Amino acid sequence: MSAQSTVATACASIRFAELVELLQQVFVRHGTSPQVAAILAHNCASAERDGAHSHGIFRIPGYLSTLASGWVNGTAVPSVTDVASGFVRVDAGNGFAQPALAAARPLLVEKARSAGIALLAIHNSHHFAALWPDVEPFAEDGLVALSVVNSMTCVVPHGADRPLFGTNPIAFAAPRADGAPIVFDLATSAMAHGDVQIAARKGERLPPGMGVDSLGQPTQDPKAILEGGALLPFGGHKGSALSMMVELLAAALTGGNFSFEFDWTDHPGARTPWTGQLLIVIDPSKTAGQSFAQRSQELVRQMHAAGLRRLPGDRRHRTRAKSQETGIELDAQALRELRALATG
Ligand SMILES: NC(=O)C1=CN([C@@H]2O[C@H](COP(=O)(O)OP(=O)(O)OC[C@H]3O[C@@H](n4cnc5c(N)ncnc54)[C@H](OP(=O)(O)O)[C@@H]3O)[C@@H](O)[C@H]2O)C=CC1
Ligand SMILES: O=C(O)C1=NCCCC1
Repeated sequence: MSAQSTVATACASIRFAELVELLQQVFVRHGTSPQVAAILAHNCASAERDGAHSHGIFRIPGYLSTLASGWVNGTAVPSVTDVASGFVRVDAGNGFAQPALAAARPLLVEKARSAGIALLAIHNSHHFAALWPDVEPFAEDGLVALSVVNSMTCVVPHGADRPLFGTNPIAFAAPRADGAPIVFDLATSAMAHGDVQIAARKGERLPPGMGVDSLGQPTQDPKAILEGGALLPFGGHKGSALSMMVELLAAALTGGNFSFEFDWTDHPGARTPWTGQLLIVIDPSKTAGQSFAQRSQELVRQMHAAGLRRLPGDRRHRTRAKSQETGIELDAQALRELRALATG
């Protein structure tokens, strides 16, 4: 898909199931196994359906150029190890992180339900997607889930002179009694790298405080950030500390690469960070007292009573509901290009 395809032209609409099928064909056509394709297609279509555009079909050219470069193994079969009572490890085999999570999920849930808590450490993996699809399904099953993943060097730690951290997101999901699970998913950088790329393509300026240029000077030009510059952590030293924590949990603890430890320059076209991911899953029915879902519902009620109009996840769920009603709106040219990729 060309860069121009993100500039709005005519709109087309597609049903979720049809988009999943189309993306599945695209992935298989470009070198993944059908199993990997099914998982990536569902993930990518879900992001598009929910309006998480920085990690929807915008990412397809990056997936495909990465596969073509030989950087990632699109047919990898993850290897799951039952390490201890509350500890599961997966070697993703230089494949994508989502199939590794899918392979380990049954054992992880079994352990969380029996011990009350379980940890999943994925290494040798590539995560190129939004993180909320990894945690939300646990909360839909009544569990609490927290996940972190590190990416690639493009963020200057607070007080440092050069980029070191990745954009390193943190996602959290918890069930509540009446309504969709409470979910948030945020980069620990001031902005996700994908959103900087989208702004650059649209020729938009960024708000102040997002990043610096190649000389370390503050800039609102997304191209200056992408071409030799860097992003900043959100919230100064606080976001920087969280990003450091993500490096420790997602890489040091799992056996994955730090964001600065891999070098894809010999793989032109490679875009996916080759790092690690950590998930912690808790069964809240093991906690004492009132039901957790009732307590989280009470928290939401009090937040609304305090004047809050938007919970994290509300915008996604509104967009999801609209997509389910009218279909997912895509740029018509982008859809034509996807169809061509599925066959050509
Ligand atoms: N794989 C990887 O290595 C990486 C992936 N990413 C992904 O990029 C995506 C975007 O990250 P980021 O730009 O930080 O996300 P945003 O800043 O857009 O949103 C972060 C969270 O805050 C919520 N939110 C946003 N605005 C408000 C508001 N005004 N009131 C209440 N809640 C709000 C969002 O909910 P809602 O969704 O409903 O708007 C979301 O849960 C994430 O999905 C992340 O996982 C980022 C970095 C690296
Ligand atoms: O948007 C981001 O930041 C990233 N998304 C996918 C993986 C690389 C970083």
